[in-house]
Amino acid sequence: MTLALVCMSHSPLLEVTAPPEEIQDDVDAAFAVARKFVEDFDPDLVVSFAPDHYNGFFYELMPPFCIGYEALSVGDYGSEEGPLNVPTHIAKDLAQAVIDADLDAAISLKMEIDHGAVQPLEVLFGSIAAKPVVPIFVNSVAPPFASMRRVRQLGTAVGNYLKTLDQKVLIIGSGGLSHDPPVPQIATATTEQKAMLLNGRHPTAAARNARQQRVIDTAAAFAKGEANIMDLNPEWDREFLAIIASGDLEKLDTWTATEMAAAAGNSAHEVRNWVAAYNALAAAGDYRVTSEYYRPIPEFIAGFGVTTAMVK
Ligand SMILES: O=C(O)CCC(=O)/C=C/C=C(\O)C(=O)O
Ligand SMILES: [Fe+2]
Repeated sequence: MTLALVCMSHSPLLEVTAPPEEIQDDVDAAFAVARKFVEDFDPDLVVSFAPDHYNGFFYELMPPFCIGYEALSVGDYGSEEGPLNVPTHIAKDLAQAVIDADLDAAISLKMEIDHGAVQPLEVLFGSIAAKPVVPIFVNSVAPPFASMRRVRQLGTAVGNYLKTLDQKVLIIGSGGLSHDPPVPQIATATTEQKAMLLNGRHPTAAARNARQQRVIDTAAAFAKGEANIMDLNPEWDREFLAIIASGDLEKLDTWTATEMAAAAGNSAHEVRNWVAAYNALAAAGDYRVTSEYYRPIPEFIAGFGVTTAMVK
């Protein structure tokens, strides 16, 4: 067993807009560092913690966690569409191990995933089917959310299972950091949005374009300081990154969903994927963060972070 980790922000704007060249170059350089780390590690298997943005999971039935035995990317925001290469026997064993650890994760024999899960695979491997991947959904946009303690325990249970494999496993955590993109909230949704949040699976091309255009327009306005969404919170982001780097992950147990949203936006809950991923790595021993990139990027509506880590 050897474990390594990459956690990174994703953004719906990443593949459909062109930010100023200096910003794009900066992000590309951070991605290149992560890609080199992964190339050097040369994983046999990838386990990915990622959110969904009402493409695969809806309020009709919203689990806090779900392990995919098979998975299909819907191809939103210019991301690659199609099946992942999921080693189903490992996904099943992992699900059993997680349930045996008293973490009641759902499973899916056909998990639909979106840019949140797909972008790290594209950035790190060039394509979604390049490596065997077990996808784990962590609900990060649809309240109520699992507690941070529970997310930590999920990560630990996954890591304890991965330790038993005779394979090099790359753990990915996708999302965060502070950001408040215009994802509809069930509490304030219009009738049309409510129908989408309930079960908006497989929208028409026109409906998908309208959803996406709204986010693209908001990002353009946000970059000019004109959007009606919460500001990024670099201070919150840096505090989160410092705790992650310290290894004192239980400290995050006290972070409540209400406080997180108030300080860092409704999509700050995506850091749950980082918390699960880092705890999975920590199950193998004390770790060190080997690279860290952070920059608040309004053009991507993201406190944008990329980190790599390995066991000491
Ligand atoms: O389609 C919608 O209305 C949802 C918008 C959406 O998908 C936004 C996604 C935002 C992120 O992935 C993010 O900033 O992390
Ligand atoms: Fe997201």
